[in-house]
Amino acid sequence: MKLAMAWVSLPLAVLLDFLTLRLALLLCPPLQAWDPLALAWGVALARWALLSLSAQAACGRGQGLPGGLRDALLPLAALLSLLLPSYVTLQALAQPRASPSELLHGWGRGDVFGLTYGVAGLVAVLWHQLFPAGKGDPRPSASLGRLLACMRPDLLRFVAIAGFLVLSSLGESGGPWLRARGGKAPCPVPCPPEPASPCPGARSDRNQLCVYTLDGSLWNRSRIRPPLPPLTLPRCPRPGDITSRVTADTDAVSEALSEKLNLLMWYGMRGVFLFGLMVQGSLRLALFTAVGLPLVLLVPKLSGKFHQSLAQRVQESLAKANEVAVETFQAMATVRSFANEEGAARRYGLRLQETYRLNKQEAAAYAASMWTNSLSGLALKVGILYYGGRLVTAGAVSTGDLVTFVLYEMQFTTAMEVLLSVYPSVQKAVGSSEKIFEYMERTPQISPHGTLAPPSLRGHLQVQDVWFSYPGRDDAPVLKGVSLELRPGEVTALVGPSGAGKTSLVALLERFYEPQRGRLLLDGRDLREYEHHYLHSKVALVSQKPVLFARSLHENIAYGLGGRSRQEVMGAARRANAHGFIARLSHGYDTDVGEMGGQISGGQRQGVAIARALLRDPRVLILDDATSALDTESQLWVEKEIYEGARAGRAVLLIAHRLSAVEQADRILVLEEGEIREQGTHQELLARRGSYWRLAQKQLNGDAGGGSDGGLGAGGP
Ligand SMILES: Nc1ncnc2c1ncn2[C@@H]1O[C@H](COP(=O)(O)OP(=O)(O)OP(=O)(O)O)[C@@H](O)[C@H]1O
Repeated sequence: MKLAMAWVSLPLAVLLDFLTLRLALLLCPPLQAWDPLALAWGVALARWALLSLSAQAACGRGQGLPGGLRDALLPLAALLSLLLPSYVTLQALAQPRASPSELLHGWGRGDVFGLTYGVAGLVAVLWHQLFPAGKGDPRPSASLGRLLACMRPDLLRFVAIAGFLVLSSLGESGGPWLRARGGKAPCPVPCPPEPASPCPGARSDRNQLCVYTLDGSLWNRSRIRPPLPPLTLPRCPRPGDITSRVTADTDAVSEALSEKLNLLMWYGMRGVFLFGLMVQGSLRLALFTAVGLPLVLLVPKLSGKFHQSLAQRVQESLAKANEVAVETFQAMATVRSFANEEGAARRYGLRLQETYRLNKQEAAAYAASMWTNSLSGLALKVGILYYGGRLVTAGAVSTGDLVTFVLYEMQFTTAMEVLLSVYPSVQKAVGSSEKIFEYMERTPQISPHGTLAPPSLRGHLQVQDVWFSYPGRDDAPVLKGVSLELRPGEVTALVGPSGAGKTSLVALLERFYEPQRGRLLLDGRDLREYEHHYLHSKVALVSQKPVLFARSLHENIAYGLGGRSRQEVMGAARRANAHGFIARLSHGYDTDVGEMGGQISGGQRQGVAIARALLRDPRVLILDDATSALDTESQLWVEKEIYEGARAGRAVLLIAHRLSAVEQADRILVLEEGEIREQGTHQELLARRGSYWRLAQKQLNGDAGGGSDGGLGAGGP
């Protein structure tokens, strides 16, 4: 109903507007004594008031009106009312002899009225297309302005460049002006554009400064390098996607803008000056050019839209192809062991074919976009020549003024052409930047804003009635009301079959995820309150599959701790029983471990990872099946270290499949299907003959849930 009212009130307002105009025309003869210009402006203000009120009323009622239309109504009201008197005033100024009443003559005619509305509507559509409203735009600020904002640190330099541009444009634009007055022009013919290269040889001295400044340092891709992904692991973009954004997309944006931005700035500035001179030469012709210009700009905007969306799809498809390549190279050994090289290549080939298909479409769209750009520019040129010729014939413009105007207009059109040819590239950059900004604007689900960093920490960890399910799997809780406690000075063991939820619990303790219910407390304070770096220096994790980085062993052990001395690193390695193998390497601690630590064995990787955790001297140490690949000697050594650390006041959570590794723990918790089923010491649990006992039985029979040796110590059943 409201919507219908709005749609009715709009035509009503148009009708009223027409009647106002007719009334003004009727009143013209009785008001002969009035200055026609004053009359025109008076009528215009009355129309403005009427249309604005109607627009307000329509917006107020019609919540259902399209957002773009609602935003456009008020500016349209101003445009419709002020367009004609402005034009008439300009004409009166340009031709003082013409009678304003003559100029006003056609006002109330139905066709002129309709034309005015048509042109105003077209301008509104153009405006909406060229400068879409920011508010309510669901896209993450995909605009050139947003990209330019990245250059804020270089604002001063930017201002200096703008100053040089002004001077340079002034100098260049003075040519025809000098020629028209018999002076010597610096350039005998209007200089052709240089869209291909920003600095092709000697003729480009004028903008070399800009090129240097923009290419060299002002546009620095590091400004838009996406940050590392927030710790919302499952919803993170996939690695291939991130890689594509960090490399391909930022490169595309950087290259397009560093190459094209200086052209945009140079020709933009030049266009402004030339247009000013054109207005000075012939207002009518300049207005004609101004009317034709939005049409010329709209065509590339519309054709560029399609091209932009295709460019985005190409980037996405490239990211998918990247993902396959990265995944395959990372798991090369697995691919080889299953002799699936052809399969992997085929998969990559399919993805690349998709990219190629989109690339071809993009190339066609680019060509179409360039073609339409050129055609629209040409149409404007022909129109101006035709209209200029008619004005000369009618004697409205002198031949000298026309010559000057045409010279300016040719340069102006050239500048516009260059701008239009550069526009698709900038659009492509904006398309790529959309993806980057979308990624950068992701808000981490795990708040990193804790500030608590007490000077001393006991390391008392409590898990209270925690419920957790992975994002997107709300109906399958992995932890169901888990409660446990890690006390300083104690080793708490957590055992259970595969998939019971042990690693998921560790992920919560490390704050990779937030539980849906329940609390995680460290020394009585919520984990969320702790400062990120502090928390991870006090709570150290050695995970099931420790990841090493492609750098030296020293750097891997001291990872995240800044400069640590060789002595400290060696001390930690000794405690993890890793020093022996490291010392035997020809480069010792300086040995590079290769990508993902691939150049050392699995057991050695675990040793290094344990050393890395021990170097932090954490108050809480979490070992998630972290010794499974160690040899027996190393295992015993590390176990000794773990228990010694606990006796010294550390809280230890020991997760293991091999029950022999947890026999000595102060407390053993059995986790099954996300619930703590039993807890007690090894002896107590065996005596209870429950879940733990069954696990032990399975291991004895060699049917361990992921365990390897299944050994039970002296206390076994
Ligand atoms: N990132 C994830 N997204 C969704 N579900 C997951 C994810 N990681 C684990 N799961 C699921 O959560 C459940 C518990 O997995 P979890 O890794 O915690 O088990 P676990 O007890 O550590 O097993 P294991 O002893 O084999 O390491 C499993 O059913 C698993 O499929």
